[in-house]
Amino acid sequence: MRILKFGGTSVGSEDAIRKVLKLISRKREEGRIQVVVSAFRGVTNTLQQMVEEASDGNQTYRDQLKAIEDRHIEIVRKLIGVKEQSTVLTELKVLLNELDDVLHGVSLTHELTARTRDFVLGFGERLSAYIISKALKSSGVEAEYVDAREMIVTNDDFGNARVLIAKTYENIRRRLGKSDTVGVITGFISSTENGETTTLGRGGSDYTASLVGAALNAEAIEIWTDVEGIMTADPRKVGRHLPIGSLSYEEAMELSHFGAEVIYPPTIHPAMEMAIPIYIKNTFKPGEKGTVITKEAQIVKSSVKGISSIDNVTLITLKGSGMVGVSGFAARIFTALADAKVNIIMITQASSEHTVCFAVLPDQASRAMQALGTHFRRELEEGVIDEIKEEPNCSIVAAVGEGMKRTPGISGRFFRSLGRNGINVRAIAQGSSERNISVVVKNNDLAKTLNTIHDAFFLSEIKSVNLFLIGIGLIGSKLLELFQRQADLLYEKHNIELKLCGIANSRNYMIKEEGMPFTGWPDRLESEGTPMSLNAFLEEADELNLPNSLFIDCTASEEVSDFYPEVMKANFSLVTANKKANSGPLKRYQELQELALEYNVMYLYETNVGAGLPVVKTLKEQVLAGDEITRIEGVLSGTLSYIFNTYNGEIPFSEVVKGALQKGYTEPDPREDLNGMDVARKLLILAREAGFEVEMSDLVIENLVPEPAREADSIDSFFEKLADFDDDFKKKYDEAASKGHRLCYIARYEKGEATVGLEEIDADHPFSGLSGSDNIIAFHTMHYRDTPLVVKGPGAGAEVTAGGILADILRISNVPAFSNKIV
Ligand SMILES: NC(=O)C1=CN([C@@H]2O[C@H](COP(=O)(O)OP(=O)(O)OC[C@H]3O[C@@H](n4cnc5c(N)ncnc54)[C@H](O)[C@@H]3O)[C@@H](O)[C@H]2O)C=CC1
Ligand SMILES: N[C@@H](CC=O)C(=O)O
Ligand code: NA
Repeated sequence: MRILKFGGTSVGSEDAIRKVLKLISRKREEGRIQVVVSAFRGVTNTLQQMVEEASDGNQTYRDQLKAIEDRHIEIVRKLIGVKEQSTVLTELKVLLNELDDVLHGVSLTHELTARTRDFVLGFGERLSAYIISKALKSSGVEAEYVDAREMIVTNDDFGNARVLIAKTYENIRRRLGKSDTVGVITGFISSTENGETTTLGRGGSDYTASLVGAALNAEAIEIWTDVEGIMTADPRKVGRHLPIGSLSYEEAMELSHFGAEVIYPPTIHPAMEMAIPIYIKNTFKPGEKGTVITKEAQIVKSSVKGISSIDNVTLITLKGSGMVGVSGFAARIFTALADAKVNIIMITQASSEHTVCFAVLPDQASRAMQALGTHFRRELEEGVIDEIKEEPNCSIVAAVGEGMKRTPGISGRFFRSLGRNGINVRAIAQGSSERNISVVVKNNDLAKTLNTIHDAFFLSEIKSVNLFLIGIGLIGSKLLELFQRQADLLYEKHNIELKLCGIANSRNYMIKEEGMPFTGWPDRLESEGTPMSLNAFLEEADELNLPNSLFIDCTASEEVSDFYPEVMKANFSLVTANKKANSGPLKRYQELQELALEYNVMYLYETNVGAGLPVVKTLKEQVLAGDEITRIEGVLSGTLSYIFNTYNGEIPFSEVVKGALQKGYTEPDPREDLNGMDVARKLLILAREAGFEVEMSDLVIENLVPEPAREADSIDSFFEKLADFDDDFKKKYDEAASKGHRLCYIARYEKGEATVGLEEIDADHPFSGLSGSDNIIAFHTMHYRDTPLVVKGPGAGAEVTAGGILADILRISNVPAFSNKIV
């Protein structure tokens, strides 16, 4: 025997009902079944409104009654054979007249008791079960209408009656135990021992199915609805929710306690007692697996099965040193609240016993405050309790899963993800069952918290990385191209969704929560953007409150790099190609490192030195691994490397510099390369990363820009002026060449001495074999004493730089390089 229950959406329209009829008929062929149905979609709500209107003496309920009548008649006409129609319509009319009479009575007396309300609300199921039983018959399935009021007996707590289990089971067994016929049972309704209609609470049809299943010791209870089972999170709040394959009874109860509209909570008990599995299935996609709720929890890899929330609670905190070590305090708090009929949803106490904190529903908060104020008046006066504080507009978010108790590190993952995303946790509780961890956060952090925790535990599923890009010149545009090229692969292979949520250049910016295409820039900014302001850009990005948000700086602007502290303080991780921040005052460099730690954000800048080459990363790893850097030496400029690798005294020197610009090696202003500043910045950054406290003023820098070209007011005029010195550069070149030497712009740091400048090197020098835009960086360290650790390769150009930036982004997004699994 299987029990099938169909909710309102499954019986919402002619089409849906046809699907239900087919499903029932197929299931019947497989074995004995009983069916429980809800009212047609929306009918119970309408009945509720009608009875309220009638009790106000408002006659509009009549129009609604007519609409209900028409809807049911239409379905009868469509689903029931012509021959049987008239009997069915007559019976329908009898029912509707009965309803009309009651409503008329209510409208005359203006009196609406809970008893009458239950009676009126019960008509929805009586109508639907009757019609469906006849439609089944009409389609050839042996079926009968079964009024649950004949079987389910309750106390007289109208509106939310308590079932008298023993008697109910006996009735169900007597009525249906031996039946071969498909009973179409009215969900939701029941009756008192005196035969008065009661209801089992909204969602009560699930409960009806479970009661029938338990009484008949069914092999399964199937709840057919319009979703593919229970989801890992509320689909309205978490876009990337997924169906949960299986849950234990306890997990399902825990999830529904925390507000998940999983299944009507009382449903679980009868099924659990008899160990009957409950299946949640989609009527419209019967082939989908759905969710099964059983005795044994299937442990999933993530250990967490689902995430749920109670969206609006008030947090009440009692604080006071006088509570420490005093027994019975908690008991007094609970008694005071119980007397005031306050329901405590969650409670935590610091182990110092200094504070007790609990969450209640907002409409019970003032009652709770009053009760505690009165009860503890003396303690408050005597200072035993310092204060009783209430904090409205909070939410509780809970992660639930049986496997949590066997898996260490779950709470670490939980809180790390919150910390990373700058979510402030107001209170924490872990159920002693270890089946759930709950936190209280402010309401405006709710969606972010749900998404963050969801991502942290269902990482094998899609994770969005929300990008805010500033600067779309040479490098920024290349990066966008790379996003476009890699997005599908990252999505398919690594479950990473790159989402461009913000974009800006020096003129305009745009922010869009749902993300924007990677192409069409900067034109789109020109036509649709808002005039750029860093403050506004950050403020709007921050308002979106998205998890996994990161800023990317592809400008060369100091104004932007000076803004990093604000970015980090708003909990954005930061990836930058811009060297200005790390090569500014040492204090700023240190401040940024500290802020990143304090705000739990990642700050990555691999492309600051050697573009995409793994220079910064290598150095950081050496230092972390306990190595000591003794000397740094290298060719750190792609531009200068290219120039001196290419220049052979034939093509004018200024033309070679132009070539470097055209190839995308230079800074936006190539003088920054030629004057040694770009190299100096890189050396400074490396020295700082190696642990040395160095300022730019400590460096000796050789400037290759001839004096008259330094102040040129445009790049064009700089090139014109530079051309005047082509001969001077040729002379330098020839002089070196005559000795079999070549020119090379070298950076060196050793024992506090830092120099960058042009040198003549001979053919044996390790730097003499460079070509193109090659950089070479040699780290002489305690571990690499005899031969240095060397990183070498093209160190400038849009492609390699964009690649380096994307690698940093992926590092922040936790994409490991050598696994297609996400850890
Ligand atoms: N070319 C290369 O091989 C490498 C370049 N880099 C760095 O990449 C960065 C970008 O270089 P390019 O793309 O060549 O520069 P670019 O001049 O082509 O583009 C700069 C972009 O930043 C925007 N911008 C400038 N100031 C801004 C402000 N205050 N607010 C908002 N946007 C602003 C501009 O509108 C433009 O979109 C530089 O810091 C450079 O040092 C780093 C490694 C290698
Ligand atoms: N202009 C720079 C680009 C990389 O940082 C260079 O030439 O190396
Ligand atoms: Na690099």
